[in-house]
Amino acid sequence: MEVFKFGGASVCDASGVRNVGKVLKYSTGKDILIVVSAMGKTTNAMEKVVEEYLNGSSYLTTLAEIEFQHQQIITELFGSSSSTLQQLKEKFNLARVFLDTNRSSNYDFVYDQVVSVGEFVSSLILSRYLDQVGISNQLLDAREYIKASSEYREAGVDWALTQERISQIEPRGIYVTQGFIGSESNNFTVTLGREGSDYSASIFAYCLNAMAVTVWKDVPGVLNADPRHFSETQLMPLLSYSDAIEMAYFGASVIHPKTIQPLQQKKIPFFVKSFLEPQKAGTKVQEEEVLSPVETFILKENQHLLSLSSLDFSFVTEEHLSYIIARIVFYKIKISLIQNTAISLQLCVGDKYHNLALLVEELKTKFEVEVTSDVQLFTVRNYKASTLDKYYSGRNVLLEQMSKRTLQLVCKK
Ligand SMILES: Nc1ncnc2c1ncn2[C@@H]1O[C@H](COP(=O)(O)OP(=O)(O)O)[C@@H](O)[C@H]1O
Ligand SMILES: N[C@@H](CC(=O)OP(=O)(O)O)C(=O)O
Repeated sequence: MEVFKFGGASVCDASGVRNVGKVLKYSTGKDILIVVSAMGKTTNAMEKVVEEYLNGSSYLTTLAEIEFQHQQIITELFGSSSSTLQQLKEKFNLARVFLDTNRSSNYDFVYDQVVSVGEFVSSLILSRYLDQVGISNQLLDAREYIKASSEYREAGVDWALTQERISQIEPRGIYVTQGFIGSESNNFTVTLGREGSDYSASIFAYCLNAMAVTVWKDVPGVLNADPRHFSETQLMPLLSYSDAIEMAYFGASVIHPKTIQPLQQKKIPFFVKSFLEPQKAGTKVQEEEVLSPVETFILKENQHLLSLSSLDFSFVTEEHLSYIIARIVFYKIKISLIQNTAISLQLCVGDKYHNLALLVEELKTKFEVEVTSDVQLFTVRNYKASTLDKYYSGRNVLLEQMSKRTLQLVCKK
């Protein structure tokens, strides 16, 4: 089997859904499990529903707007008397009933039960559309296959149970399932972290021993820089797993950071291709190292620079470091760069869960703490020592770090 993943950008409207049919025509005869994300920016819109619900404002209007957008796509694809409209209504009604009867104020739990509707309706629409164009397929509920911990919004995969479930899938034909979601031991829905559908594709591929995974994107493949921020970019036709995992870790959002590891374990080739030019080769990520590595630029936005120093000019010791790291882990803050001197520690961090203020308050009881927010981490892989100046030019650099292959600059925007 092969695994294909179509993200929100590829199925943002009716023509996007039709295009998936066209992409599949290049793979006629293959057995494929398709993982699909919510359409366009649906997940952001569903997040708004959760916010409104939990802060007591009227969420029903926002939910109805999201339902209406999907109704329009269904009507465009199948006509106004399609039975898919009824199925759509049922999915949204389930969300309404949940919100109406729910008594939990646990944000993360409510989030996962509600936001996942986006993936349920996109997979329903895609599956029905493929049927309509003669690509017969089976729609699977990913929650029956991906079993995970109950850490809502960032659930950890239970690999043994997931393997057992996915092994039951007959490796023949075409399947459509949801990215981003799974279920915990009580069968409540969990999500695997924002942009987690690439990771879902990788989980299915690992457990199916798939021959390959292809993620279909709005770019020709992995480029040496994000085209949203850099004007001259270059396609990287071949990448090693280690290059890809480093790029994803440093912030190249074209690949979700958790995607590569399971594939590397089973040496499953990973392709990033354009859903607009499906005939083109795109990027292949493989085991073998790639010679003549290209200069690569990666920007990680929404970072914070934490500068800690001892209150009494004493050393920042290993005991201090272990305490600080433990508190960072507790608050689910992600470190993207770390640097220390005898009496200070600098950390560039991401604060997805908005816990930084709590951490800083705690650390201030033991250290002097300075926070600079709204910084970006600029990483250059395979930098050229002869042209270092150009990387610094126009940047307000607060902290720098250099290894043999990688230059990193924390910059104030
Ligand atoms: N090095 C890179 N190469 C290609 N695209 C990149 C890179 N870094 C960031 N991107 C961004 O990744 C986007 C595609 O990934 P993503 O938005 O996650 O797709 P989807 O959600 O549809 O799966 C591109 O539109 C591009 O702006
Ligand atoms: N819909 C989810 C999961 C996902 O991976 O989406 P996308 O493939 O569009 O990045 C999100 O937006 O986070």
